[in-house]
Amino acid sequence: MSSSSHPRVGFRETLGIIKRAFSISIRTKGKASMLVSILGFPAALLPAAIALLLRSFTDSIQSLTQGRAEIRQSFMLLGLLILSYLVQTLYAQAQLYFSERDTFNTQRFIKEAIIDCTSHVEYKYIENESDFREKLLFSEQFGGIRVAGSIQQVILCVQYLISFLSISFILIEANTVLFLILLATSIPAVILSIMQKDDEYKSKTKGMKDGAMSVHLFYIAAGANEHCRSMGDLRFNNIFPWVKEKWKAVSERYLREKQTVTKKYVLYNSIADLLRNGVYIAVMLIIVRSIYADPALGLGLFALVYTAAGQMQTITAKLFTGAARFFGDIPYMKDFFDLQDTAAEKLENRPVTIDEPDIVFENVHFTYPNSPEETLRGITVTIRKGEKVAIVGRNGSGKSTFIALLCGLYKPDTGSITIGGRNAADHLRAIRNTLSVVFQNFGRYETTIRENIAISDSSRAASDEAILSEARKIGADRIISAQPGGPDEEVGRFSKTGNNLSGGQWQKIALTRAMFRSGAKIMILDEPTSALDPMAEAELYRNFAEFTEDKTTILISHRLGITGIVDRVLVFEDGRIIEDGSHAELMTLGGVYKKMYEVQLQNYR
Ligand SMILES: Nc1ncnc2c1ncn2[C@@H]1O[C@H](COP(=O)(O)OP(=O)(O)OP(=O)(O)O)[C@@H](O)[C@H]1O
Repeated sequence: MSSSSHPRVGFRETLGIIKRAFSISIRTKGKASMLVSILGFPAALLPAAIALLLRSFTDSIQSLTQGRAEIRQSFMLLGLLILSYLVQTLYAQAQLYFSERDTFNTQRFIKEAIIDCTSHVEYKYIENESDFREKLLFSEQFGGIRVAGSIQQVILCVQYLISFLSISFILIEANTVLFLILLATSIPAVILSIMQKDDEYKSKTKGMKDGAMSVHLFYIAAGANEHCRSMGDLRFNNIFPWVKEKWKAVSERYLREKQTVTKKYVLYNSIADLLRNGVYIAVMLIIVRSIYADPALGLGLFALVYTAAGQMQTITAKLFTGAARFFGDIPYMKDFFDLQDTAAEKLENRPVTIDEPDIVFENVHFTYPNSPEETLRGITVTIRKGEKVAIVGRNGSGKSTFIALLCGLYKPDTGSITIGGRNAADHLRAIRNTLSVVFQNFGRYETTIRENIAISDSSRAASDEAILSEARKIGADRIISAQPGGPDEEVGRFSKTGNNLSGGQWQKIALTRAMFRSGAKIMILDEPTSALDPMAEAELYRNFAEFTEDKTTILISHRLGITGIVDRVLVFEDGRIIEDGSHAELMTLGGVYKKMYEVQLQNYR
């Protein structure tokens, strides 16, 4: 993936990128749109035809005034001219209509490609890989559009080429020297356009991080997406001015970088335009002089050169800038494909069933990508089938990291993790089928309560009874029955009635969702009571056995009340397990756990 410097893409790689882009682009473009584009090839001859018709029409009018021609011929030519203009206009409208449809398809393709990428890539890219999210945004804004539009860009270039050749032919016939002058004076504009594309890419990639940061800060300030939850924080801690200032500073820096290129090329392009217009006027003067010297050339020649020279300048610019744009787009396309090629998780096709899900960590060391220090420093532990284990420890001691490795989100640097004798890294699908997890940052889905719960297991019928029997175990049934629509009540910010749940209610729904997964034999709960009130927490503890059934259960909690009802407590410190035993054993041991427990007890008293 390219970053701030302009990547040099080799010839073979360029061909590969073009081939890939075309195949996507053809799929993105609908059949009707493709037909319209192909009709553009004959339509590309219209500018030349119009120039020729104009010449004949002007000549016929001139002859008419001199009494040398019939009026019928002039009418016929006028009719043909009107028809040509009509076809040209209709074609332009059809192109506009289909280009809107293409834009919609393109947007859909890009968004799908990004979703596929984020759902398949190795998890480390999502959380840790530097710039990954910025690159996603960059590709969404620039790369995808170029990939999806690549075939259209080439079709346009071929159309311009047809127009260019036909107009050139007419002009050479009329006056070769004038043609050469027109062609030569188009060259500066072409060179400028190639340079501009190159500079634009450099400036855009250089500003990629600022661009992403500016969107991020704006979303925070505007309360978009999940940021709506921190609006209170923003207001009461007076954070709005800070976010606004930061957003302004970053977006101004981003804009300044972009404007440097724009300013430079506005100046250059104005000079190139002045040159082109000067030459155009000179060409017209030359042709007027020739007709004045030799009236037999006819006024039609003036009409022809007037039209064709203008067309020639426009089409030459379009042709060469179009071609320059296509080749200038290759680095953007490469970035898009690099993203699509980011290493994906390796999921087995036929996951085995894990019957005896003993969990074994053997001397596991782990360092987060780009982190200078190890987070887990030699974890060795066995959790037997059906055991209920609580993990406790200070903030940052490695508890969630332990869970992330157990879930196969990361691979250990050294050591091994097995579940039911299967290596976690090689059996991701089997392990995911075996686990049911409630993460600290659980999802809140904008749909009905029923779907929020049943989404975790499509193989299970989402009947009222199935939903309620799981919900009952942690008291979520009361949330459901309090809704006007029962389980079919839509919840969330976007729901019809704006009926949103509280943080604790959402947490209960997330817990019910985890229980709804029928095949899961291991349940992992990361801070499952963080948003629950004391009564709800006590209810969960009371129903713990029913709630977790015979499933192996691993539970992270800072509230040590839970440790009394589990079989075993693991105490983490600085990436190691420093104490391991039942609540009673650890209290007798008199170590870190006892200290933590007593501090908490004292606070309650
Ligand atoms: N995605 C990440 N990339 C880099 N470092 C990380 C990442 N996640 C956590 N860390 C670091 O790893 C260490 C352990 O974090 P972890 O989240 O496992 O701790 P924890 O015990 O669960 O903490 P808490 O009780 O606060 O939830 C911390 O120092 C943290 O900064």
